[in-house]
Amino acid sequence: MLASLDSANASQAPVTHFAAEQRALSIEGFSLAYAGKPALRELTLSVPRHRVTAFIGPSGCGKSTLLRAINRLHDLNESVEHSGQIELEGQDIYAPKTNVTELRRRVGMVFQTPNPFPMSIYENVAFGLRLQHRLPKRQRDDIIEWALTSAALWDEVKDRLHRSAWQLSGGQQQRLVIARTLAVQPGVLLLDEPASALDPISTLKIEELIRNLKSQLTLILVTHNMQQAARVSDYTAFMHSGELVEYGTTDQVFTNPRLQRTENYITGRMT
Ligand SMILES: Nc1ncnc2c1ncn2[C@@H]1O[C@H](COP(=O)(O)OP(=O)(O)OP(=O)(O)O)[C@@H](O)[C@H]1O
Repeated sequence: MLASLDSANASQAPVTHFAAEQRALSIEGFSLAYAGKPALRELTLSVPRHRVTAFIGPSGCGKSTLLRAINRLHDLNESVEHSGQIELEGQDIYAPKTNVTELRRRVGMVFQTPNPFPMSIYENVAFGLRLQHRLPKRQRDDIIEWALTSAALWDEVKDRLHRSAWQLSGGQQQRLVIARTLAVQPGVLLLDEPASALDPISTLKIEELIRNLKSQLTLILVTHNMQQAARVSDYTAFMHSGELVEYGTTDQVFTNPRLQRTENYITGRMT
């Protein structure tokens, strides 16, 4: 059990940390500014392993900025300054000795718009694998089948693996991108509004996939869709103006929010 948050009660101060052995990610006093303008302010929370944690909050509150910070995607932006710590499995991801390529293998990221590469379905999934190892074809094929199966796409594409990925529907392309990410066996998957460009049926497939994937890895989902957060996540963090306002089990945050600001947001009175 994830006792620390599960047992949090409404009269206590919000609990934002899990026991050390339960944490995949630990964020400690993390702040980030673009050209001196703060986007994240002293965030402190931890994210439990093998659970889905949703980051919700109004547009501009810093959700995507936080995901990008976890993957060090701000590294090339010279206007960005940050302080505080983000630890992945106990290791500071901003430590000088961190291998950023290896970090991005361990922390996969999927964006709002599906972005398959202009190559075949097979080559899309093989892409990261080829960068990493020279695997015998048989072994590579097995991993590709496993990744496509894990992304709930294998049955739909197994007879056309060498066709262009761009021939797939938007929902299939997004599952292909997830398969491509899974192929290199990350421990954490960051999903930045992964279904917001998709039709309702494709959205439900992505949601089912997210629920199923937590047996394999830790997931963080950014979404504007409150029903989606309620349907798929175990924990929910509500952010506003770069701050963490409330964090708890999804059930608690949605049915018994501690703070009026959270309630206003989840009931649509604050956008
Ligand atoms: N590359 C950038 N350069 C400068 N400012 C940025 C940059 N990216 C984001 N910001 C600013 O940082 C703040 C947080 O933006 P961010 O995109 O993280 O919010 P968000 O919660 O993900 O929003 P949305 O839900 O609309 O995607 C906003 O004020 C935004 O304008």
